[in-house]
Amino acid sequence: MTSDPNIHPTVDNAPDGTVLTSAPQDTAIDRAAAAARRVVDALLRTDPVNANLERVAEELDSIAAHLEEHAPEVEDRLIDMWHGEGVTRHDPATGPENALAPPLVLAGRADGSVEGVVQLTFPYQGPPGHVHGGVAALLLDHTLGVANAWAGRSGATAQLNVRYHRPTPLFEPLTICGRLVSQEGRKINTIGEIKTADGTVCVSVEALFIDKTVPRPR
Ligand SMILES: CCCCC/C=C\C/C=C\C/C=C\C/C=C\CCCC(=O)SCCNC(=O)CCNC(=O)[C@H](O)C(C)(C)COP(=O)(O)OP(=O)(O)OC[C@H]1O[C@@H](n2cnc3c(N)ncnc32)[C@H](O)[C@@H]1OP(=O)(O)O
Repeated sequence: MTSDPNIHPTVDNAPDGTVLTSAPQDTAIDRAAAAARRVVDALLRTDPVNANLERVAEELDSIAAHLEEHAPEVEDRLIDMWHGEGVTRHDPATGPENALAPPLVLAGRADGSVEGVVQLTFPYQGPPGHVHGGVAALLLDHTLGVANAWAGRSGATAQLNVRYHRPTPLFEPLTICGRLVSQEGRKINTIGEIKTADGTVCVSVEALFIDKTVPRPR
């Protein structure tokens, strides 16, 4: 992000390679979310017979209870979440504070596109050894939203047309990219792709966004 939180980085005011999402930091919340991510992954990897899962369940229950005890009312938490850099810290695609997010880190390119590389594991599985189609759509929808912001626009997804060309592999670096291609009034057309390291396109999307100001909770 740019140093001034009031200026949203766009291709016109920020350099090639500007990171547009919140890369994980060495803070307790980011480290806790990263640990939770590892737990979700490890629960799917572990041998369910040999691991001492009774104890694991007890310990995880106790951690969840502790976090819940310290949770403010939802309305208050929402205001806090959407404050300042909060916009990019909680979403399920790039949010470092969200254990469901891989998290994908996206950077803006001088050609107007945004791009990030991510490697997905068992929690994101659909077909055996491959990425769930809904997860691919989620990551692309969000990437396109960030591409719109990099182009100086924003909007709600009105249509997301997803084409699955071939199964998207788990455990391999995937490049996810997007770019705004045209706009007419409030209508914004944005495209994106997921590719493997050798350039093979696994998923492509074409989306229509409608510019609409969604007020932040306050
Ligand atoms: C989303 C805000 C996020 C906040 C971002 C803040 C800062 C940016 C910073 C960083 C960026 C970071 C993250 C952003 C990343 C990802 C974003 C994810 C986006 C989402 O995940 S978002 C959730 C899923 N999304 C919805 O939950 C939408 C539900 N829906 C609605 O809220 C309305 O439905 C809406 C708003 C779509 C339209 O409603 P509306 O009342 O404003 O507009 P209206 O209906 O008048 O249409 C005006 C003209 O668009 C045409 N039109 C409308 N809809 C169409 C459609 N579906 N197909 C074809 N044409 C359509 C009409 O035909 C008319 O065309 P014409 O003018 O030619 O007659």
